[in-house]
Amino acid sequence: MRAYYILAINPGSTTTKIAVYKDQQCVLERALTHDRDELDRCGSVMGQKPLRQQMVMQALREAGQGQEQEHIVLDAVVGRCGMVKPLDSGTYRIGDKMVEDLSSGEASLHASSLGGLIARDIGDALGIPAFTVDPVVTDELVPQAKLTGMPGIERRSIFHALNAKAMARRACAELGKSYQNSRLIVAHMGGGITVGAHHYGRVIDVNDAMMGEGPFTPERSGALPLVPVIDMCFSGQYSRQEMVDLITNQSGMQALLGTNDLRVCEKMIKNGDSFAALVLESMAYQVSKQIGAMVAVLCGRVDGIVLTGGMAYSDRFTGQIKERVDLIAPVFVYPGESEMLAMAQGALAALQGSCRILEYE
Ligand SMILES: Nc1ncnc2c1ncn2[C@@H]1O[C@H](COP(=O)(O)OP(=O)(O)O)[C@@H](O)[C@H]1O
Ligand SMILES: CCCC(=O)OP(=O)(O)O
Repeated sequence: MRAYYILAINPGSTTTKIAVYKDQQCVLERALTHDRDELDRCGSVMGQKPLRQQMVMQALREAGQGQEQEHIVLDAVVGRCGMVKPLDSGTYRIGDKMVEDLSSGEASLHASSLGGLIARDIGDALGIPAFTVDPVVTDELVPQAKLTGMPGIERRSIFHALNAKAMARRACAELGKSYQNSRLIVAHMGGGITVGAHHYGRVIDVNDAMMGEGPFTPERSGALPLVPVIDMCFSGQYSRQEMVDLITNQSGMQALLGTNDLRVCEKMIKNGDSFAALVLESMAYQVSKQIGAMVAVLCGRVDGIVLTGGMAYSDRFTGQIKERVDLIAPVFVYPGESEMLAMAQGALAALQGSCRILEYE
């Protein structure tokens, strides 16, 4: 069987990661880091598209790839997909309707929306298909998890579906069980933090990464007491957009310590900053508490707990979480993410015809 070359693009809140795969083998990988000031100067998430796209093309050119490539001819491009309508897990073609929804309204809340848009632009320029896999809006919540006490407001599933499911499968392989037959809790701890209950292959509850739920993160507020937030909204000091920006990318560690980088926070702690130590402990405490909530979702029967995402590189941070939760079930620490490989595998299956390519309506 011939080999396929696939470009994967993954814009996160603090990085844009790219990789080229020959089938499932990674032949190029780059993590392009953005600091908050650089992103803020773009004005909005959609305003970041030229910057991130240029950086992707530059990195590909430098690696001897891109449109001028001589040795590698790409067969497909796959992008992490952002905030479109709730979808089943799977591989989707990035069609016109998806581009329209990725370019408008709520999609602009999170950088992952740019993954689909940049992938489609590059796919069109090269005349190859553009796909996306397990979008952040993958929705498998049970009805009990969706209902709130406020008619008209429903909880939603917005989370690190791609990496959480990939890492859950990795833990299952270690446990010698199938994903479809396991009960796991997966905490992805990156720019955003989501903690989900994986019940027999479906994520039946998870904190929404964007809408003010769960732990605070390197740059998000997480859950807040409502009435003080209402007071801020009506104070006349903030527009709606400013309030949304505040809770989605200018709170958390960024607001408390002036950095969204856990490595900087750890240096501050080493230099004797006791407030930085409290911030890190509090974030670990809140992640642990969210894991506790998911234990109840799984009726107390948990095969394993997975800690993953960029912050799982920190032994100090994962150590503090383990202290609180390792009595519940074995803890697996998988630093970083498998999003690139998971995307490439989804696109490869589509190219080989071994999975159904889903269309976004
Ligand atoms: N080696 C490391 N040690 C400690 N923290 C790290 C390390 N690498 C990344 N991080 C932290 O992880 C967070 C970003 O996670 P990541 O999953 O890469 O982000 P994104 O959500 O943008 O994909 C940042 O706070 C970053 O400082
Ligand atoms: C939109 C949900 C996923 C998320 O929060 O991603 P980051 O951690 O990359 O911001």
